[in-house]
Amino acid sequence: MTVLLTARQMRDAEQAAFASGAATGAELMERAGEGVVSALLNSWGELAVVPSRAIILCGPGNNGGDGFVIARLLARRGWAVRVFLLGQADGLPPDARLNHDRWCTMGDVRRLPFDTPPQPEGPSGVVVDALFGTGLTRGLGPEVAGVLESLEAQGFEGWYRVAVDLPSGLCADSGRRITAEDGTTAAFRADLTVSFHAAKLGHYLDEGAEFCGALAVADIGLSPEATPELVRLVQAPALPLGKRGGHKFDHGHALVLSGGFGRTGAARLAARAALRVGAGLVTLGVPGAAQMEVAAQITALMMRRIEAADDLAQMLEDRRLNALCLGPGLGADRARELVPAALAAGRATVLDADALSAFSDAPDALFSALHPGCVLTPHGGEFARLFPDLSARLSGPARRGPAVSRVDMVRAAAARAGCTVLLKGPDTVIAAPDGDAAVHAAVYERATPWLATAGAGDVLAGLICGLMARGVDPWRAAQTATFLHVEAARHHGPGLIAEDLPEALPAVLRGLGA
Ligand SMILES: NC(=O)C1=CN([C@@H]2O[C@H](COP(=O)(O)OP(=O)(O)OC[C@H]3O[C@@H](n4cnc5c(N)ncnc54)[C@H](O)[C@@H]3O)[C@@H](O)[C@H]2O)[C@@H](O)CC1
Ligand SMILES: Nc1ncnc2c1ncn2[C@@H]1O[C@H](COP(=O)(O)OP(=O)(O)O)[C@@H](O)[C@H]1O
Ligand SMILES: [K+]
Repeated sequence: MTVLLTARQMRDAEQAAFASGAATGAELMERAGEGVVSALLNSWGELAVVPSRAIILCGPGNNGGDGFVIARLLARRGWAVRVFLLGQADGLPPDARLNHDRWCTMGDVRRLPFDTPPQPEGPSGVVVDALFGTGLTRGLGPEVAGVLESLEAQGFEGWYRVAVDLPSGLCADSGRRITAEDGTTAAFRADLTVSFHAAKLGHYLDEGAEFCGALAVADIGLSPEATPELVRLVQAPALPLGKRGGHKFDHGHALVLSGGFGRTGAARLAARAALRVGAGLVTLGVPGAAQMEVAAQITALMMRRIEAADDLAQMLEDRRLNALCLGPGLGADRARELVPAALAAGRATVLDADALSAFSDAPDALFSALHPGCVLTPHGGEFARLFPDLSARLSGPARRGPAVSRVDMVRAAAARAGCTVLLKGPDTVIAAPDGDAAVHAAVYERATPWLATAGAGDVLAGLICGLMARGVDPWRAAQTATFLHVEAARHHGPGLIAEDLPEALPAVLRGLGA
């Protein structure tokens, strides 16, 4: 299991190592510096062959201490290294001071802000940001912002930018830039970020990946900590996705409620995804006026007329209908009519799109009807309509580090709703009412910007519904569906439209051994 840590959890892991005698601070700092050097040599092979140049910006804490280790290790490899320190050596914490003093036997330390900004002095090299890491408590003030700006102004064409642990200015817990007192939000923009022990939430959430560039995590010999608050990074599903015999009814029967005439496409997309992901049967619940339209478009999918809440309640007397999806293209009036009847039936239920927005005037009425078998799949706008107070905490400036994160807010939303909540985006966050949380990141090597296409969300809702029809619980269904959704987008590649996603699933499932 890959976990994402907060700054506090990282400090706890470090303290546990000190307390058990497993490592000292100086040993961890040495390994951190070694980790950065080997990651940058691995990333850019030419730097491993011929000694190059480095400009290293060290901050007033232990992130700066890592910078002094890196300076020493690169200088030993024959690199030309220039080191700059923000603040006074006297103010450095003990391990950073030790490494400062060791570096001072090999080279000098100039002060920050620059008296004169350094010139590239060569066609290639590395600028290392060791200003702030997990200890960032406030935004980069004009002094540090000015340092970053003057480096940018020099161009440094052909040079690589490496952030130690985190790009300075970025919050470890939220991936948001911290806003300074003057309202600015400066941050180092890296090509490579090298973190230690485990990735932090901020590497994946919000603006994190954009500022980190690429991400490497160096092992510094800390043991994994198992605490209940840990957030996992969603990876390939552990559950068996293949069908192992049985009748079609053994694989569940999903019901997707469609909107009216001219608005049935979204529900058809969701239904097709539910069928492709392995639900035994999938039926579309369609109002009379749209039946001709739907009938002309479907083959393996089935259709039943559902006009009003009574029709739905009657249909759900058939216990074999075990998973529902409401929202895609449903329309607000139809959502207000059908959602209460659907929730009263107590089936595994996905609520998306209109099934969420229709309750923006009375979210509490929706929350009181939800049950643990439900999954809500809002995008940012729908989340703001149902949870305006939580959304506002994310949209305002983050003035202190660590800042409130999408994980904090989705956890709060899941607790309020009493069911699984999945907030969509390149950094999808999934939380369960008991506080479990997971991040699914379509960033770095799994980036799929072409998923930002109309109807992609409808397919995701259908995938969750189909998996729940197969008996997967809401928490695992939400994670597995999100993973399959992005894998389908990766398999297809650019040019993707929502219709392509269900069609890419067979290859994805085969690739996962289904
Ligand atoms: N926790 C661990 O297990 C390890 C930590 N290491 C390094 O230690 C770092 C954390 O060290 P620290 O806790 O000392 O924190 P940092 O070095 O990130 O920064 C803390 C210092 O910066 C000051 N500060 C914070 N925000 C500021 C701002 N906007 N402007 C000016 N000053 C600001 C603080 O007052 C404090 O003096 C990690 O990011 C990592 O690089 C590594 O050496 C390896 C092991
Ligand atoms: N830049 C992106 N990278 C990866 N996934 C994305 C990106 N933008 C959107 N997505 C995903 O695409 C889907 C879009 O859903 P949604 O916003 O509901 O759109 P729609 O209502 O048109 O279906 C979500 O699953 C979301 O996580
Ligand atoms: K840094």
